[in-house]
Amino acid sequence: MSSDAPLLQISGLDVRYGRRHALRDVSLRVSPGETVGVIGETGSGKSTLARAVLGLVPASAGQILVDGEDVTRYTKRQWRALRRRGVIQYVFQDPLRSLDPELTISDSLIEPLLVQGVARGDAVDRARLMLARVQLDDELLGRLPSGLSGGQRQRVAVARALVTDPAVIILDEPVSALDAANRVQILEILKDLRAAGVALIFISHDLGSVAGVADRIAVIYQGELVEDGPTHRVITAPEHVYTRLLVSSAPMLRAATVDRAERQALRELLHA
Ligand SMILES: Nc1ncnc2c1ncn2[C@@H]1O[C@H](COP(=O)(O)OP(=O)(O)OP(=O)(O)O)[C@@H](O)[C@H]1O
Repeated sequence: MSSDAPLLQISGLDVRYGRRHALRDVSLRVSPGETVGVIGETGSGKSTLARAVLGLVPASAGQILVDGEDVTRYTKRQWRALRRRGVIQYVFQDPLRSLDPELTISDSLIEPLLVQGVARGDAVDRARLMLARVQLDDELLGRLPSGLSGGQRQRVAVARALVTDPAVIILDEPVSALDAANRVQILEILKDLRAAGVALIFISHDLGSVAGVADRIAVIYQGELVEDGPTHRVITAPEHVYTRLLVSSAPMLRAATVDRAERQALRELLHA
């Protein structure tokens, strides 16, 4: 396939939990090397989108293509095989969900490579390389996740996502649980990854965190994708009323003072 073909193409995706419609007709494409920020308030369906793309919840309608392969109707076994190939990786908000608490950092990092048949010595070399890439000392390799700080754990989770050289990494609120210093460090690492050509889907409720990293921003509101455009355009000329409210609530982004009256007017429009 040509190099500008999308790595991830979601078309008309619907996801239901029983009778609850969590996502409705969502379409999104991510090209090689692109960072797409997915923004939305709590309960809007952001994590459901991540779960659907990782095969953790089934699509009730629509289509998901990963690197040109239609994975929409994959069986559990096919998903396992796809994950094993390491094409698509993930980092969750809580690093303890991305890391096995009983595995040392070294084992966590080399496990995906051993599964792929990489020789142990080569896997350990690569694990050290990835740890350096997230600015961690390799003296941490022998520790368990419980022996690391929250910020260090999240960097290990990013390193683990990187070891298989994935085409796409989905990051679901990767900095929300971190303090300001660790948040900045992770965001800097994500910028480096983007510069290295890894496609990233960066899910967050915080427009400010995403705006500095993403090439494009997609906005989900009540299970629907209501806006999708280049970051600069979305911030300077938001089209949907919910995006306008988000932007006006983040005054640092537009270097303007908060206009309370405008925010109130937008809220009224949104809930009208
Ligand atoms: N396993 C589930 N069973 C039933 N409903 C669910 C389940 N998981 C999520 N939901 C519902 O689906 C909707 C979307 O949830 P989702 O977790 O995708 O939102 P979110 O935008 O990621 O929220 P948050 O930012 O709080 O994580 C919510 O109304 C939620 O209550």
